[in-house]
Amino acid sequence: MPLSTPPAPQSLQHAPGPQHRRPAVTATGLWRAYGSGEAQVVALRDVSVAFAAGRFTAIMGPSGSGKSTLMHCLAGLDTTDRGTVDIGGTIITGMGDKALTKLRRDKIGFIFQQFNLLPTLTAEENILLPASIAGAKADPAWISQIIRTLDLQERLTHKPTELSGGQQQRVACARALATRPEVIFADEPTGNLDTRSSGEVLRFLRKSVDDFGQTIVMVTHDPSAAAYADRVVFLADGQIVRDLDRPTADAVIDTMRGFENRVPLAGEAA
Ligand SMILES: Nc1ncnc2c1ncn2[C@@H]1O[C@H](COP(=O)(O)OP(=O)(O)OP(=O)(O)O)[C@@H](O)[C@H]1O
Repeated sequence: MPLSTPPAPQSLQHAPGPQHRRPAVTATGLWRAYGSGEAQVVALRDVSVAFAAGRFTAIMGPSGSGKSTLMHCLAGLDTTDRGTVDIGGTIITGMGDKALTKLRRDKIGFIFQQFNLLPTLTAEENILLPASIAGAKADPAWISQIIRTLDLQERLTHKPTELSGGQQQRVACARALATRPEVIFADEPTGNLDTRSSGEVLRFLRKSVDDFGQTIVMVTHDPSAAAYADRVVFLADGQIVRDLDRPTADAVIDTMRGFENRVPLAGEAA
């Protein structure tokens, strides 16, 4: 987790716009349990949530509340026990491995806490890799625009080990955006970055929503990072317990404090 993340500048906060945008991703009645019998852990309990196209949503919640499980189920990286996930009009739950791999390649961009760049490839090759695997020709004007926006022009021939953490994550952002995916899932994208690099990455994610219409769903522990989003969905004990529009870092902190003091409801795991 970064020491702190700079506050979202006023001009970069929150995409304006209607609440009735079409959903890019919809989860309906998701259940996911791990293990069985006494040792069973129910990670998701009947989660239904939609993520509107062209919006930036953060997912927050205490450790173990089900954030990663939800993101993995939404992205087709984990299976669900019950319920459906729809990405851009395609129901992905129940798809075979081959179809899922293709769908992830064509419709989803990923940004991970550990960057996950291929060490033997240059920054530019890493950025172009998803398009080339998909057998598509990346649009050169679009790629140049992303590279300029991320200020990576001077770094394109560098391998990941020759780049700072912040530069590596900017390359990962460019890679995620290169194919203009239906949705980008970002899992703690600033978790390994210092304050300055965190701000650069979050401002870019915000800009990609505002200027390029990108849809982003980001798991984070950091209230300052969540304040860059248009909306924060809070999980506790595998359920969505709050949904905050136009979040400020203070409102996010207050909401999180509420969960820490929350008394479990009857029948809920403590
Ligand atoms: N593969 C697994 N096998 C068994 N239990 C699991 C597995 N993955 C997750 N869990 C359990 O499911 C629950 C939800 O885990 P999950 O990783 O989704 O939470 P999280 O909110 O992302 O936590 P953190 O903030 O600590 O990363 C936890 O109790 C966790 O121990």
